Amino acid sequence: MTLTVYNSRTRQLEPLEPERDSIITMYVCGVTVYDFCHLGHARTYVVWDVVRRYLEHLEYDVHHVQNITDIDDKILKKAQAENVEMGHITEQYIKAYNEDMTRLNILPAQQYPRATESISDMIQLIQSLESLGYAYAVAGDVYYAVERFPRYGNLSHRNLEQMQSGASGRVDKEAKIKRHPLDFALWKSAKPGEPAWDSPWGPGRPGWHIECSAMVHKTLGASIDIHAGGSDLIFPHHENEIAQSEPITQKPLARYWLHNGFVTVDGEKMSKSLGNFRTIRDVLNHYEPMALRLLILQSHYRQPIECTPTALNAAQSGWQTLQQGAGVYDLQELATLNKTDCDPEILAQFEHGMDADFNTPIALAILFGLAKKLKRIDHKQYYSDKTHIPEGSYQLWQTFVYLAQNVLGLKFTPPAPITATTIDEDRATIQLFSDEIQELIRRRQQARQTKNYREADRIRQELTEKGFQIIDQPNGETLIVEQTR
Ligand SMILES: Nc1ncnc2c1ncn2[C@@H]1O[C@H](COP(=O)(O)OP(=O)(O)OP(=O)(O)O)[C@@H](O)[C@H]1O
Ligand SMILES: [Zn+2]
Repeated sequence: MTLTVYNSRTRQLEPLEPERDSIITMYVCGVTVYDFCHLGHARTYVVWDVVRRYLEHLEYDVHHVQNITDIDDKILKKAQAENVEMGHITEQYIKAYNEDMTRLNILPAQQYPRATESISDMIQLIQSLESLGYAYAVAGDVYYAVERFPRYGNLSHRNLEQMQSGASGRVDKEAKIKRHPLDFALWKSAKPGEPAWDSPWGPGRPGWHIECSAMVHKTLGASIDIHAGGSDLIFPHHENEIAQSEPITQKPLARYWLHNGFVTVDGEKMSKSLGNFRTIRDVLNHYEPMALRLLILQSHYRQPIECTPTALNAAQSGWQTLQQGAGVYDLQELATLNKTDCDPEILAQFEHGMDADFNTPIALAILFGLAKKLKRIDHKQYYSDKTHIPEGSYQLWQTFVYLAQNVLGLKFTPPAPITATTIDEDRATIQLFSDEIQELIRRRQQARQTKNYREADRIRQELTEKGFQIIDQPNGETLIVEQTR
């Protein structure tokens, strides 16, 4: 089976056929940096991360670019409210964005172009549109003339009349100067005190939509394979991007337009402006990052999801099941896993699911099936003596860990090890454990000192049953690993 994707432009599932055989160019619309990211952003970027990982699993070389909108009305408003420079706000929230994404194990894009660093590209594009008659300047502002572009509305499957009647009730401050109510700003003249850049139309700043058209061209070229983002971007943002690019390049801006569904709250889009949001960092104070990632991937990316406490709790326990299946103690071994290590039949089932427009719920159902089998293996024994995993199960384990971790980005972590040297020398460490465990550790240490290895082994077994793995290291130290799951 070949990979099929749902293209918003045709509203159909289509086989993904990139322009070049082995390369896929992919542009994802990035965040406007004026606040902490919420669960809607987490969903969007986890979804496109899995798409990228799966394409890489299929051995495409993915050129992934994601912009940063660091000039915008909302940013300016926040900077004014806090009486700081705009750059102060943007740097703060870019840093926060990166921290959140790292915790969610999202692979960084190859490039993060910033709007403020691409102003000259935008000016050039606006000039080209103006010279071809697609744009007009009015007193320092420049607008796009939607009536000039007959395909305007093709992506969102609406025509100008429908859109106009939908918009007719709106009071539009710019209505008097615009030739058509749906014309949108490419360049906005500067208001006093606002950051501004010189341009042929006087000092000002770019509109939001032109930013992505210019940055796609600049980083990936005139026509790309995949353009992605949340479904709120279909109209007007992506519609406008097409209108700004295609008259100039005479090529489709993107061959495939992919959009993810919303994180909703009582059926409404979670958003900063509605005030119904929960930040990623707040959620990660209570749940493991991979539980949130799992929750997102348990629904198909185009469906809406609600991240209720019940759903988050269920995901947390689902994540524990997967962790138990992996039984991870040796991170080094995980790093070397590869698709050639996988069981071919399970791999084929997994790919069959993912090939159907990235059906992660099917992929996860396969992984949960594997986790249930693998949970029965004594992973702790395996850690100290690799022969304990039976031949057949070892490949299941490799398949499971590779698909979960490398393709779905569900990163396994070993339980935090607590190192104790000797009981007497490092009482503070031992005191981290309950009295009962401290007593067992002490008795085992005494047994070893009197060379009563049988008794020492018996106590080790008792500790193992209580969830503590005892590893005597060659240098004489003892590593105590608490089994937290
Ligand atoms: N509730 C949500 N569910 C899914 N994706 C979302 C949600 N909210 C925003 N996104 C997506 O996050 C990406 C970054 O969006 P952006 O920073 O412009 O946020 P936004 O849409 O302005 O957020 P807000 O509506 O909260 O102000 C876009 O692709 C957008 O579609
Ligand atoms: Zn964009």
